[in-house]
Amino acid sequence: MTSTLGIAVIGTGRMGADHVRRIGRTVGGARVVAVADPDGDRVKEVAAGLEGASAHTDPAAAIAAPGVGAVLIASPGPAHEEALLQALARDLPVLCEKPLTPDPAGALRVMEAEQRLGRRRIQVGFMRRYDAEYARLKELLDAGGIGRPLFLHCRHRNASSPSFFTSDMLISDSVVHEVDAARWLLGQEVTAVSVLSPRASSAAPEGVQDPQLVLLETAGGAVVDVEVFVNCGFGYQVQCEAVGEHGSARIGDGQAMVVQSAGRWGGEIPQDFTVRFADAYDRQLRGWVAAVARGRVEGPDAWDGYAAAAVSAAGLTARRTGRRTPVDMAERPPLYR
Ligand SMILES: NC(=O)c1ccc[n+]([C@@H]2O[C@H](COP(=O)([O-])OP(=O)(O)OC[C@H]3O[C@@H](n4cnc5c(N)ncnc54)[C@H](O)[C@@H]3O)[C@@H](O)[C@H]2O)c1
Ligand SMILES: O[C@H]1[C@H](O)[C@@H](O)[C@H](O)[C@@H](O)[C@H]1O
Repeated sequence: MTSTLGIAVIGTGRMGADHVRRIGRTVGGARVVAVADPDGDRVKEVAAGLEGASAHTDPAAAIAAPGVGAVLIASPGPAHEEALLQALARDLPVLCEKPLTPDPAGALRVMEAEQRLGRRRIQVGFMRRYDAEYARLKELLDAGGIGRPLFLHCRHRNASSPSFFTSDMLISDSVVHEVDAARWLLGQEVTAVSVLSPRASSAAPEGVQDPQLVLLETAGGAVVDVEVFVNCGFGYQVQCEAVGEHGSARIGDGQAMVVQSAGRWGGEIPQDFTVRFADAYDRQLRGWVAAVARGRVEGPDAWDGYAAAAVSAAGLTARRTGRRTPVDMAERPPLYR
């Protein structure tokens, strides 16, 4: 007989509430048994839609609630470390939204705690790895379909940024996706970062440097450029073109349906990530639940989270100093090889 996995969801904002809906509707074998958010009204509202789930303002209480067999962390990045350490202290499997932690020091502490358990417990929510278009691009590159990759040209645009978004978060919260995608697609670590900042868009909130152009150099000699523009106004766009020695391949044009009518042609641009990456979030969650049922945790690991945080840290220095900044990366522990 298979048992249902009881999940505690920590943070019930945009992403946490979306994951709660997803677990209820599209993921079999699991249910939410506890939710936590310091915003008491919000957490009660989310719990009200769930049968038998307890609502907490203290994440530790939700993690310790009866029936919890796994933890999904969707609080803001700076709160991840504390919740991760609490989940690890109970030896629970975790799906932690990106970034694992915004800073490499926090990620190292989390990896140390996981290594003490001697087995993987953490999956990081780098959901692009579960997107069908990214998966096809990865397959093509792995098969040598366009030869040795030379460039990835990436665009990461959000219609608008939340009120709490800072200039640093364009790198540590947004470009962190491209950092992980580049490491995964190319199978190479990022070794140095440069950042160029054009005059800020007049749509950017006061004091926020938006957009930015982030350049990543990799150990295998590829160069990745990322335009990050989180107040572009027109929609959510995540594009990636790989250029290799024998060809190029591009994803993210979103041209599933092109309508021709009244002398014009065109399509739709999704307005946010919950639409563009809906299938990827589903596959990510289903994969996590299925692996946990087999006693395993798979997918992007804490090392991937750490590596992304180390690259983000170099990116923040590069932006502040205007200088190309080498990435300072620890040695990869055996658990993550
Ligand atoms: N994978 C993706 O595409 C994607 C998309 C959006 C957000 N995210 C990530 O999800 C996380 C949440 O982002 P969001 O957009 O939902 O933010 P949000 O602000 O909408 O929600 C965050 C929630 O966490 C709560 N919170 C604050 N401190 C907390 C703490 N210590 N413990 C528990 N809850 C706490 C807040 O009250 C809020 O309800 C972030 O890590 C973000 O980077 C990922
Ligand atoms: O937290 C969100 C999320 O990770 C989105 O996928 C990304 O496009 C946004 O820029 C970021 O702020």
